[in-house]
Amino acid sequence: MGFAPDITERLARARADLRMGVPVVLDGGAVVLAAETLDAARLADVLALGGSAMLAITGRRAQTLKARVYDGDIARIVLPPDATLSWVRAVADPADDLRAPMKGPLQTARDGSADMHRAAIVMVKAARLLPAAVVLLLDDAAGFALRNNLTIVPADAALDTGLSPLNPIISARLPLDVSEAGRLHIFRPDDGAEEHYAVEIGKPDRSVPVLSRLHSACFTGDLLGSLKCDCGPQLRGALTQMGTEGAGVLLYLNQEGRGIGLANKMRAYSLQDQGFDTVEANHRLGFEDDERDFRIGAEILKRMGFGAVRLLTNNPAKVARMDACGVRVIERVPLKVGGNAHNHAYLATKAAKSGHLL
Ligand SMILES: Nc1nc2c(ncn2[C@@H]2O[C@H](COP(=O)(O)OP(=O)(O)OP(=O)(O)O)[C@@H](O)[C@H]2O)c(=O)[nH]1
Ligand SMILES: [Zn+2]
Repeated sequence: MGFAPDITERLARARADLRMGVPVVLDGGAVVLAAETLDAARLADVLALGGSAMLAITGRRAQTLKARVYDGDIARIVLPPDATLSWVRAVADPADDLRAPMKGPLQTARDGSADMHRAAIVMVKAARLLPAAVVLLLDDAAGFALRNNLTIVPADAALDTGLSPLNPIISARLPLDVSEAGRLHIFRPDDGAEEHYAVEIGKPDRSVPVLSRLHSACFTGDLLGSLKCDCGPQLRGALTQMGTEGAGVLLYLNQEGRGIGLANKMRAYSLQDQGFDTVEANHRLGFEDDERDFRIGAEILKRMGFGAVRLLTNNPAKVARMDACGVRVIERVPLKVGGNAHNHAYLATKAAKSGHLL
């Protein structure tokens, strides 16, 4: 035992650093700066170091930019020696793609390993930033980190996709309008990431499948009454059904925007205003359609003693993911509420491209 932070804690620090624009060092041998929070002074510092700095982007973003992809899920775009901050931003952020389509020619690196660049993308995604990072390989990464007082993490730890333990913190009675027998449970992951919540209605019998909903946070729909999606009515509809049946469990998972964070979701909305649908918008930003980690929901259900559920959802992929994570879905209970003129196209896209059932 020592006072020094362990690897999980250093990774949490690294995410916070990246969000502030502070570089992070990978001890496999690279310095990483998030493209979104990069400033001109640090870009100049990186370029002054010489070497072959790259802008790591995802394969999805590279496809939009018509850049070649040699590393599968990611591409290493060579940073020109005279690269400006606005060039980095334009490659990373699709906001102005239509107004200024030509960023290139973009040169993609082909030789050498992409491990550091892949780890950088995983870290900036986990920090809920745009999935793009400036990466410069270093010979003496440990010395560089020490001299500059930077957080250093092993690249393979950044790439580790193991699920962090979720610890129950507190639960308390919470009378709700749908049921006076409500209870709110708070779960906190070990890795410093977002907390998640479980709303338990009544006293569900753990020996029979429980009526359950895995609700992904939607600030705009759940709180503001946005008409662009169906989340608010789904949240209230699920709770109402649990209240009527007298028992149920609703997980409120803080995976805003299907796991890309609220700022990126608003970037996606801005692209939708330019004519792209919800899936295309995610891809143009460099994300997959759905970046949520459903193991979190399954883990919380199991921790609460629920091994089998009747799942309120229109998304068959959610059913499959729960089954794969060891929570048996005995029945899919449709939750078709909240359709309106504004979200008609959104729901139709999810049905056509993401397999949702209308
Ligand atoms: N990235 C992105 N996220 C969105 C968009 N609209 C809503 N969301 C998020 O999508 C999540 C809800 O996912 P949905 O795809 O609507 O539904 P689902 O959870 O897969 O399926 P259901 O169980 O039937 O609701 C919430 O986290 C919302 O914040 C969008 O246009 N782009
Ligand atoms: Zn929503």
